[in-house]
Amino acid sequence: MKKIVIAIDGFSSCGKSTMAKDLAKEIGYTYIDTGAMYRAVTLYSIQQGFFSGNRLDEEKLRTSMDTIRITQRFNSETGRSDTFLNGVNVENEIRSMEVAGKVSLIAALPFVRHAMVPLQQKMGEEKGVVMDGRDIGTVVYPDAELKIFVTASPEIRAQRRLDELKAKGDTKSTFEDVLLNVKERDEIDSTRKEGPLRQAEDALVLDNSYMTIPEQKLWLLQQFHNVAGS
Ligand SMILES: Nc1ncnc2c1ncn2[C@@H]1O[C@H](COP(=O)(O)OP(=O)(O)O)[C@@H](O)[C@H]1O
Ligand SMILES: Nc1ccn([C@@H]2O[C@H](COP(=O)(O)OP(=O)(O)O)[C@@H](O)[C@H]2O)c(=O)n1
Repeated sequence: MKKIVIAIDGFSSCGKSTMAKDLAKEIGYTYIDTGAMYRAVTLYSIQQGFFSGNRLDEEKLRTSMDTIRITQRFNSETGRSDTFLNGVNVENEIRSMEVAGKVSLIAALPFVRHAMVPLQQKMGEEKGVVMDGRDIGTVVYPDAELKIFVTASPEIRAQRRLDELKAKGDTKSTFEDVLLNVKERDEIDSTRKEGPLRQAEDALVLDNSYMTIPEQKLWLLQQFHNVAGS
């Protein structure tokens, strides 16, 4: 069967990576988490002291871009890909609320996107990839054979993300904190000039507000077979 590129874009915390990972596993494709790359650049900026509060010293980041190496490696114990920043596994740290609170500022910088997009294009050059993010179907792979745009209500998304944070041991974050972050990121991601979050004209829209994880997995698998054949 001919391999294709599957682009999954949409709002924050709606289940993109869950469905992308499930599909990749089912069909033997590689899953690529582009959000993790922007999160890793954000973590690097925090570690290097480029932030003072929410103010970033852009020049310091710009001149350091060449020293940031981001890789994703499959972890057979968890069955997921882990993200490495300059050789160090940062999978847990990049999911923190501190990173979530700053990542959209970093991802809006054109020089950051100009560094990440070619890497993402290279990762998918052999096809056989499921890639999730904000601009995959519009900028990274405008010719992707299957494009999905996922959405759900902000409250449902915030609750899903809060449950995940709690399960990982975060006892501090509240529903209000997470809801505010989800809404703020959607606003920054949708209104930036470079690679804004928007639905590609040829994307299929999925509102999974009232869908279970197995239901959305089945729906996506059906869309894949419709395009790639059985
Ligand atoms: N249909 C669903 N119903 C309930 N929870 C879901 C659903 N899809 C995903 N989740 C959960 O929501 C959280 C956010 O999902 P995730 O895939 O990380 O979203 P995104 O990649 O869009 O940010 C995860 O904890 C995931 O297990
Ligand atoms: N292709 C992408 C992927 C993520 N991002 C940015 O990275 C942030 C984190 O992405 P993510 O996919 O990990 O976010 P969640 O939806 O998982 O919370 C987003 O809020 C965007 O600011 C982006 O700009 N472009």
